[in-house]
Amino acid sequence: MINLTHLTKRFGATVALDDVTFSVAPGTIVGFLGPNGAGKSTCLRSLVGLVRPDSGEATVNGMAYATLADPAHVVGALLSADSFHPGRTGRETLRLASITLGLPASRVDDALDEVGLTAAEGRRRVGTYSLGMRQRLGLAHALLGDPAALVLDEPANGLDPQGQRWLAGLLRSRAERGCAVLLSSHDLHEVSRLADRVVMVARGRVLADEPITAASSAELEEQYFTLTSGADRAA
Ligand SMILES: Nc1ncnc2c1ncn2[C@@H]1O[C@H](COP(=O)(O)OP(=O)(O)OP(=O)(O)O)[C@@H](O)[C@H]1O
Repeated sequence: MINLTHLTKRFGATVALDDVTFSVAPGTIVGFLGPNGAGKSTCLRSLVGLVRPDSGEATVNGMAYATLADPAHVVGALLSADSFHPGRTGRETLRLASITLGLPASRVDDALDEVGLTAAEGRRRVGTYSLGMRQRLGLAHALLGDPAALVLDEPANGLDPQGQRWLAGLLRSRAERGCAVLLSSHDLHEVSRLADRVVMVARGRVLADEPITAASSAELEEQYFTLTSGADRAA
């Protein structure tokens, strides 16, 4: 279970998060929508200890990231596909992470397999990867510990339509196995197709938190523009 409770964060004069509260139950996919600078990444980063909130809490399974004894089994994150060293191969990248996280080497092949990177692709340097391949590697990294929760910042970015369909299947199967999935996106159609719930934010505040039904899916775009109108880009 992912919980954000009265989360507030300022960067100097900028209020990035203003009393944000919502949760992601096990077995559900929540789409996190909002204009540029709305505070989505700050929320996601607070869940993996990269942002320290001024007040409030960001927890997974009731614990703040820094207090988790075995974080890789609790939460996996994809925050940027560009964070891997370009000179290492995909396989080396995952192997290093698996050692750091105390995971068996076999998880590397499992994770590469799950994200559809072949053995030959795993032997290539990350610097030669396409954006879609880097996204897949980032997902493999997030999945290494077979975590109870996934926190994904625009995971479909750079994936072609086949890749997007594949990602939807992967996240759905993870959710069916009980994973709580929180993913930010700028693609309203992707979120309406993929998510069980949607949380909309603008200027650091939650504007909507509701289930996606067949009816609400058709109206998502209109609702988004209505709710976020006036909340001009803050970034
Ligand atoms: N480290 C930082 N230092 C200063 N300001 C920051 C920092 N991180 C985020 N901000 C500011 O906090 C606000 C929220 O940013 P955030 O990246 O969380 O938004 P976002 O919804 O993820 O945007 P995008 O859709 O463009 O990725 C923005 O005004 C941003 O400029």
